[in-house]
Amino acid sequence: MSENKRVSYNGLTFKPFIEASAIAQRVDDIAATMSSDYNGLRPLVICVLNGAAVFAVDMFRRLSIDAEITFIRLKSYEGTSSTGVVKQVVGLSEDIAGRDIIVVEDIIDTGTTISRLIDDLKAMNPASVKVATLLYKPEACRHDINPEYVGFTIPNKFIIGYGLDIDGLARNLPDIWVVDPQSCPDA
Ligand SMILES: O=P(O)(O)OC[C@H]1O[C@H](OP(=O)(O)OP(=O)(O)O)[C@H](O)[C@@H]1O
Ligand code: HPA
Repeated sequence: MSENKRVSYNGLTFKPFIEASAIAQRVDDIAATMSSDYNGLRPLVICVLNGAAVFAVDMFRRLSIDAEITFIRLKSYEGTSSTGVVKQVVGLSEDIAGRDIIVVEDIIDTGTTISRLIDDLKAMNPASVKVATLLYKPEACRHDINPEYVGFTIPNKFIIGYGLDIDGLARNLPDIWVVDPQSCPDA
C-alpha cells in the first residue's frame, strides 16, 4: 500500500496505518495462542457486533480446537466519539454459567463498552472471562482493563477499516487507516 494513498469519509481524510498482511499475521498468532490456551475447554467466543465481526470471524476460522461462537450487539459511538452510554441492541441467548468465555472486540478505546460487558457477563457465573481485542488504545482507556489477547497497541487516534467504521462506512476496507491530522487536528 502506498504511503501517499488517502481515503475520505464524512469530510475526514485517512492515511494508511496497518496493512492487511500485518493484520492477518497477528490474527494467526492470536488464534494459535488461543488454541493452545483453550485446548479441551470448548470455549464460547462472544463477538461484539458490529465492529468485531470481521476480526472475530477471521480469528475463529483459524482456531484449531473445538469452540463455539455467538454474537451480541452493543453500541456507544456516534461519529468519532463515544457517547459514554453503552446500548445493548441485541443480547445474549446462551446460558454461560460454567463456560469459558472469550469476548472478542475490534477495539478497546475508552474501555467503557468492554468494562460494562465484563461486569454483565461475570454476573452470569461463567467459569472464566478473557478478552481478545485486535486494537487497544491504552492512552484513551479510562477503565481498569487488561485484555489477554491484543493484536496491536496503538496511539489515541481515530482509525477505520477491517470492521471499524465512521458512521457505518469503511468497515469493508481490508487495511486499517488512521485519521490524517492535517484534515482534522482533534480526531
Ligand atoms: O472502548 P470504547 O470507547 O467503549 O470503544 C470501543 C467500542 O466502540 C466500537 O463500537 P461502536 O459503539 O462504535 O459500535 P459498532 O461496533 O457497531 O461500530 C467498538 O466496536 C467497541 O465495541
Ligand atoms: O478509533 C475508532 N475507530 C472506529 N470506531 C471506534 N470505536 C472506538 N474507537 C474507534
